[in-house]
Amino acid sequence: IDVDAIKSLVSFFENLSGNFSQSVPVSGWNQTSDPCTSNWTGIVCYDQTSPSVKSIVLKEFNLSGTFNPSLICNVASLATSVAVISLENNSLHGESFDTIANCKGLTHLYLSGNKFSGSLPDSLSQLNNLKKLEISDNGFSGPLPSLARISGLVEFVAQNNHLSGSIPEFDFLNLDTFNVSNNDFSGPIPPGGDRFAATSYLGNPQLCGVPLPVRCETQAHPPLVAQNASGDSKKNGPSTSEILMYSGYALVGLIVLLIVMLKVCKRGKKKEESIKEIDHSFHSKEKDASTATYTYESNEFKSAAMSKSEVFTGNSVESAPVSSSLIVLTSPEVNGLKFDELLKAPAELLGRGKHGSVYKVNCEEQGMTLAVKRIKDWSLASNDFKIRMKRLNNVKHPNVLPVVAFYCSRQEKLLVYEYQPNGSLLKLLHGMPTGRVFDWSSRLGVASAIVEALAFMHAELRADGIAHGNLKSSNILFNNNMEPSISEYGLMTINNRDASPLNNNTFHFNNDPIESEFRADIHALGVILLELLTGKMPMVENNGMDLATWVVSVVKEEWTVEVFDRALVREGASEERMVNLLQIAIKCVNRSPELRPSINEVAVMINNIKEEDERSMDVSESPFSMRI
Ligand SMILES: Nc1ncnc2c1ncn2[C@@H]1O[C@H](COP(=O)(O)OP(=O)(O)OP(=O)(O)O)[C@@H](O)[C@H]1O
Repeated sequence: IDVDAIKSLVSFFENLSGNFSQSVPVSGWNQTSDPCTSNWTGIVCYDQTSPSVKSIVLKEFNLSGTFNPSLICNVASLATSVAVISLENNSLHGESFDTIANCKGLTHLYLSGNKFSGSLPDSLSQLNNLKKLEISDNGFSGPLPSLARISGLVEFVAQNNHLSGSIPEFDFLNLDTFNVSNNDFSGPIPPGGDRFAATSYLGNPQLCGVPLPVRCETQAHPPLVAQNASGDSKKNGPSTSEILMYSGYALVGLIVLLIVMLKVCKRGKKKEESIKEIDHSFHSKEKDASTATYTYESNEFKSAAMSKSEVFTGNSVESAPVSSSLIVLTSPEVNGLKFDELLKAPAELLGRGKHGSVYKVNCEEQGMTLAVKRIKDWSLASNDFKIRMKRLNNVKHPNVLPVVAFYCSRQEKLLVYEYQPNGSLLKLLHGMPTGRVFDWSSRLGVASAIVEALAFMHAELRADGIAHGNLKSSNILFNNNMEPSISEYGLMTINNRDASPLNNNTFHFNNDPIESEFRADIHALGVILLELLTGKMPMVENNGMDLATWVVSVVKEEWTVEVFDRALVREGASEERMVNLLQIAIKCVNRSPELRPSINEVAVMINNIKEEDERSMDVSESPFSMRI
């Protein structure tokens, strides 16, 4: 790191800590060391061989000085490299940070829980790469800049400030998290804002519109004084016309209140009567589960009946013909199963993913346990959806979980799978009951099975341009015999894909979006191989880095053995073969898609390792055995 950048970083820290007026428990942050190679507290660098600062994370350090972004953003090398500034929960102050706009590489800015005041600079809206902006619990005031210009913004939280004016139009469809509650915003909630629950807006007395219970007046209030020709209405009390107008308002208010109460009562009644009920707030509840009044996470023991009503009570179901059949693809057992029979069967939430929720449904009549995924915001039109389902149904591999049936109306799309009783690879690796061992040869067996299956699917579906699109360890499921299969192949179109930082591996390949998707599958496969080798989660605790970046940085430092799961090392798994698998994984997660190996190359390399492994071990041991 160049000397100027180090000097600036040290001044930046001096400002934060009030010129060292308080002692902060940090190491580094002096001009005689290097932030990347000397491990300064809170600094994360991209790559230790050509270092540049990626993140500055100094949250909860009791810092009470000032935040002066110019010391970072006016230094060219830092302005382009710094992606994360995280200073939340200190006592920092500062009024103007216009220069933040020069930090073009910024993706995450966390300033919540400080004592900032003044207005937010307009230049914030020039941070084109910003994904998350958290400024809640401060004293910010004035209007919001037009953040809708930032197309990749997925999170904006600004509750508990004194922000005022109208809420500007946001690209609400793109936002996952949004909260402006407890401010002084006024006027109507902009279109699309009802994607979020009322809790995102409460505490702004002059705000109106859905989802708040306060309706917006369509006409502006007539100026009260002008109503009175003599102009002395204030002194002499209200005139007759004012009294009439006030009574009018009161009457309208009363009627609105009555209508709302009536609706609430009706809704409660209907819910009891039938599970085929409309729940207008369903989508926002699912969207904002953390603030919803009831969620499965917070109420594990909710009855099965409640489960059903939550699964199938979207507006959509009302208009769907309740007795219509599912389109059955593969399993003759589910033939004839009706949509309403699915409704009646006991259901239990298995989990919520980015693209919808999955429920375990017991169909007694068919004697089957199914997993039903209710897809949210599917971007394919119904017809294309059906065509794709039928195409996928023609391509079978024993290690790819088929969709046994699906339901598709304009508003509702359900995918039905056989329930896989042994959970996912994610759970197996990261949620193992103590005492159980997921040993090396089992892991190699899983790797080999999924690579073979993926190679087969890629070969069959390349001409159709259908890659997996959402490969990850939670989509590798185990059946009764602990055989793994890939779930959800081809069901996430490009538009449905996750826009998280983890997916920055999808850089377009030669401007060919379809080839990019196939190459993204290779990256995703590499991450799964890394999970198998390290036992770590894909977005891990490693200094905020994702797994691939962390492994690559550790290996570059020649501490390769450090990356392996301790359980594998303890078991005495061959270091040579683990290193070989690691090298394959690292090739797969190469940031340049064109440098990643093809799926067939990966399959050959992994099979070689597997063959070597089998030669060296007792042949009687089953490759998927789980030792207790
Ligand atoms: N057929 C199945 N049998 C058993 N469990 C399943 C089945 N399908 C999905 N699950 C489990 O249900 C949970 C939710 O699945 P889901 O696919 O919605 O989550 P995800 O993979 O994390 O996210 P997404 O696929 O939406 O990006 C996961 O724990 C998954 O392993």
